[in-house]
Amino acid sequence: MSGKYLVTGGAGYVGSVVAQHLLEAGHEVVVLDNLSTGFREGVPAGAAFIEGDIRDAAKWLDASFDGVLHFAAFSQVGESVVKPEKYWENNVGGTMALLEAMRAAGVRRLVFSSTAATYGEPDQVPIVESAPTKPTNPYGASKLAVDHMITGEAAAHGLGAVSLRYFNVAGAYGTCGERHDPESHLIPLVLQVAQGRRDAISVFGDDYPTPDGTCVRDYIHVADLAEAHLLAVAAAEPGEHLICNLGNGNGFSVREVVETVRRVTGHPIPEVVAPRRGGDPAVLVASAETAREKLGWNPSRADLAGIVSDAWEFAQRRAG
Ligand SMILES: NC(=O)c1ccc[n+]([C@@H]2O[C@H](COP(=O)([O-])OP(=O)(O)OC[C@H]3O[C@@H](n4cnc5c(N)ncnc54)[C@H](O)[C@@H]3O)[C@@H](O)[C@H]2O)c1
Ligand SMILES: O=c1ccn([C@@H]2O[C@H](COP(=O)(O)OP(=O)(O)O[C@H]3O[C@H](CO)[C@H](O)[C@H](O)[C@H]3O)[C@@H](O)[C@H]2O)c(=O)[nH]1
Repeated sequence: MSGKYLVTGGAGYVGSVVAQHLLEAGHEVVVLDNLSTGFREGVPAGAAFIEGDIRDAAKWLDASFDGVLHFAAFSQVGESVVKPEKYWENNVGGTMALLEAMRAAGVRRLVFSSTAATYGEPDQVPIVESAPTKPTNPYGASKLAVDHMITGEAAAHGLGAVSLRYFNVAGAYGTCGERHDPESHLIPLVLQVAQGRRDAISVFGDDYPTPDGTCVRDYIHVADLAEAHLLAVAAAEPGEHLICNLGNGNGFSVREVVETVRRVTGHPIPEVVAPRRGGDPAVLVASAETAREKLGWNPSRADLAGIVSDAWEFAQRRAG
């Protein structure tokens, strides 16, 4: 059944891809984004656009909405370590205002972009949702605080919510792709080296307790992630807060990612070893069994070379 959804942060990377999937599934989409890190032209054609802040969501939310997909946040791990207040204010303060607006308007379904960063340095991999949550940076702590807020909102006020804990999102979908400015994520940065826009990729630390000494992450294609959001919106049950990890269960080191980019693009990628980046856990790999079981999610784009190839095509199109 088609519905009407508010997509906060829909001018950003993940939000724009999910908005596009919602439109393709026949839903009505209203994007609310203050363009702090997103781009007006990133909003998919066919979505209505409000340039505004989630703190003012009450101005636009009303009972005509079937639900909210909430992507709007700051999300740079390194920045959050040096400017934690920015993360508490926007991610936690902003979401508190959004939840109040939803409550007042009687909008009862929420899908929230949580993160693997809520777990911190895991005791065991793959990480299951019942693992201890000990974030190693303020970004992860702010997202964990929101997850707690949502649990309370569901229990006390009947919200039906799903938090999706993404691992490392990558790849592109149609005209929507990763475009942070300045870029801070590994794959688009390595692609910038391939394009000659950077001289080398800095490898942040090669003395981690991993096979090649560099950090290991679980890269998930943004289109697989988007499909999980559509399933989550349908699965949200009043009074319940479901938390699901989204990843492929495969870990790739920073060096393996760089090597994959070399193979996919055919360009040599010079590497420079740099100091560790504050707040980085050594290994983050997901168990996504809950998403498979409870949402019926079945990701189909797990191949790292395929993920990099889609990201490369998007980067080349933008550069051209
Ligand atoms: N990209 C990843 O690997 C990753 C991994 C885990 C979780 N996440 C989460 O997914 C979400 C989307 O990430 P992304 O990579 O697309 O980031 P992004 O920066 O591209 O998108 C975030 C969007 O939110 C908007 N925004 C921020 N604060 C706002 C506010 N107060 N009011 C209105 N709009 C606001 C920005 O302008 C931007 O368009 C974030 O919540 C992030 O924490 C991302
Ligand atoms: O120039 C760079 C950039 C990154 N890295 C390394 O590459 C890995 C991936 O870094 P990203 O910045 O691409 O991604 P993060 O793992 O820091 O964070 C992402 O994934 C996390 C969970 O895995 C959270 O979900 C978070 O929201 C999301 O941004 C990290 O070990 C990082 O230190 C480098 O070596 N050089």
